[in-house]
Amino acid sequence: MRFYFLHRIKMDIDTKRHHTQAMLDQAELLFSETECRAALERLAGEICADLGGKYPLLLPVMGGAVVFTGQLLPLLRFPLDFDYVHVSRYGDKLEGGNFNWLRMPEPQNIAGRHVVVLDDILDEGHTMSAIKEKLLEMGAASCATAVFANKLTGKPKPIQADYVGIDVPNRYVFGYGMDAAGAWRNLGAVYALGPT
Ligand SMILES: O=P(O)(O)OC[C@H]1O[C@H](OP(=O)(O)OP(=O)(O)O)[C@H](O)[C@@H]1O
Ligand SMILES: Nc1nc2[nH]cnc2c(=O)[nH]1
Repeated sequence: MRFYFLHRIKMDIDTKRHHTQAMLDQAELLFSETECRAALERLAGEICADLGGKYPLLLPVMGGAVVFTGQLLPLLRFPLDFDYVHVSRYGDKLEGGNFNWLRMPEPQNIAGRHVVVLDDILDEGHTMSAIKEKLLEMGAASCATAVFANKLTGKPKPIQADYVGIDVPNRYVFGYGMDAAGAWRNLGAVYALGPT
């Protein structure tokens, strides 16, 4: 019985690995690693120029912001503090739903601070807008927003990011921290999902 279950789990994981690889094989490369690096360096320069003297508190939105944040932090050569927000409204799905608030910093760590929220992508803008609203309610002195990718949805958004790395077309994109059905956050380039 035990052997049957282990065998079954291995088959499921093998199937998932094949599907995940097929997603990348059928995807379209939008921004190469070199292009992502150039966008990141430009964005980092803008943040340094604007916020370098403000001792800001950086707040990545987990988990999508993990690559953007990890690559950006060493380029910010000024004093800063670091904490994180964890919220999700897509999960493994291609369309957003209700917010699942998993973590916000303590209000006493926000009050009076110049906060910079970092996220992988601004799509419809609901996530960033809700986070900014909460942080200002918690007493942040200011709240700047930085996203690696801004999706050109062609529709009005409740918020525009102050700092943007790349503009992406109105397609489901992944890589550079952004997931495809939960996978491929580890890619250093940005892809658009192919036909499913
Ligand atoms: O502008 P919006 O339409 O609100 O979408 C943007 C949000 O969607 C993704 O998060 P997701 O909910 O997928 O969680 P994740 O960080 O775990 O990927 C992404 O990381 C942003 O936080
Ligand atoms: N991975 C990923 N997450 C998103 N969240 C909102 N839009 C997107 C998208 O295009 N890709």
